[in-house]
Amino acid sequence: MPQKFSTKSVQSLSRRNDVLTYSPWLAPIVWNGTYNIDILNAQFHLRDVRIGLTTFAIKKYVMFLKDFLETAEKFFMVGHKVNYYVFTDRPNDVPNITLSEGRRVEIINVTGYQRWQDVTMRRMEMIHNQCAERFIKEVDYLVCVDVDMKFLANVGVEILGNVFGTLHPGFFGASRPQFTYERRPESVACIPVDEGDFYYAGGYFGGNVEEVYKLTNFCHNSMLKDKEMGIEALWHDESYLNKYFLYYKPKKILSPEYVWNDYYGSPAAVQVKRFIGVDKNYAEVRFKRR
Ligand SMILES: CC(=O)N[C@H]1[C@@H](OP(=O)(O)OP(=O)(O)OC[C@H]2O[C@@H](n3ccc(=O)[nH]c3=O)[C@H](O)[C@@H]2O)O[C@H](CO)[C@H](O)[C@@H]1O
Ligand SMILES: [Mn+2]
Repeated sequence: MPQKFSTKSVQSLSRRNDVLTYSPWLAPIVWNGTYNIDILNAQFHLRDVRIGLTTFAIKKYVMFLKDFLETAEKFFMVGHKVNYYVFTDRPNDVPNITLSEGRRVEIINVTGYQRWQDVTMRRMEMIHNQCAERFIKEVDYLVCVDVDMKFLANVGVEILGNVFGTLHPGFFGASRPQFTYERRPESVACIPVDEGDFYYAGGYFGGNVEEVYKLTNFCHNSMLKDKEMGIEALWHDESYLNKYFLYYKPKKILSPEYVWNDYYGSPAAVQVKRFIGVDKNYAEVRFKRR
């Protein structure tokens, strides 16, 4: 039997009236103050889950790993079992970080594509391949994120679910015509102006392994179809992800607390910045050689 534990009663939970907390298809939108982490932790501990955090550090992006991993140790799924999957072409540059018990870094050697657009898009293919190869045997859930980021506050099991996407920090208050979906009808990623629910960030999605397998398969194949036709979606993998979520709606949606960038300031709705973009010099990290 599980250990008895006491928590605040559900009636004492504060409500959020300033933001949308459910999508029209009844997927919860995870904002600070809408959940009780003690209840959730107890439930996930009962199932003894292991969570995979995938990230890519190709070429110069290895420079982001140290902060990324060190802050993840402080804030990501604290108290749970975690596998960090670092996809890289520079395994020798992966820093050695002291990890808490039950957590490990797994390096996955991959080749780095020359164009940064291919690096970001091909993540879908590589994650897809590893789902069948090892993720299905090693973890219950996957969280797939950018590496040029660091954790500033707790990110826990409240994010986990069948399949989830994250509201892009630049568009959570925007309306449909403002979303930067791919609009050209020739592209598989095209979303017509009268469709679309939210604008999701390319740098933060996940779910159970089976669902991530399906999602990454769709995004990768759509990219290949477009490539054959000589077209590349406006925002690369992010455009294909948005198309996927139009038809296969996420079961849980994370607020932009989970993928913030200070470029967008500090709106009142974002009470906690949990995972935030690190300033980077685009020309420096994307184009220059070592
Ligand atoms: C926070 C967020 O939603 N970011 C998305 C946004 O761009 P970003 O401008 O944040 O893209 P980015 O430069 O961070 O590239 C995405 C990721 O690809 C990896 N990488 C990229 C280049 C490279 O040389 N080496 C390398 O490892 C790395 O993990 C990086 O974090 O739009 C991109 C598509 O245009 C992706 O959808 C990103 O996920
Ligand atoms: Mn990024």
